[in-house]
Amino acid sequence: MLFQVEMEVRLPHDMAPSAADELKRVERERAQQLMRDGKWRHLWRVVGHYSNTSIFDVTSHDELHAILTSLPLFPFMTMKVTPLCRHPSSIREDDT
Ligand SMILES: O=C(O)C[C@H]1C=CC(=O)O1
Repeated sequence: MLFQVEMEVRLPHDMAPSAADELKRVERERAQQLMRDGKWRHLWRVVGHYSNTSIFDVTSHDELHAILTSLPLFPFMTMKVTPLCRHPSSIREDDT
């Protein structure tokens, strides 16, 4: 099952820079592991925003929920989740 997930990050202004850097480091490690696992298919920065648009490939809503809520930055992100299905006009084989 494919989902588009839009994530916007808002770190507290009073968070120590070292704490923010560590959070971003562990988030990057987790995101890259999920990409290697094939769960986080695409990750794009939204120009001009501390936000991203991502595509997840998971087996259930529960799995996506577990992944998103386990992200180190989850407490500091707002998310919009959109379920996707194949477009009938698409010629891409990997759009399933
Ligand atoms: O920077 C972000 O968009 C938030 C988050 C998503 C992946 C990652 O490494 O950080």
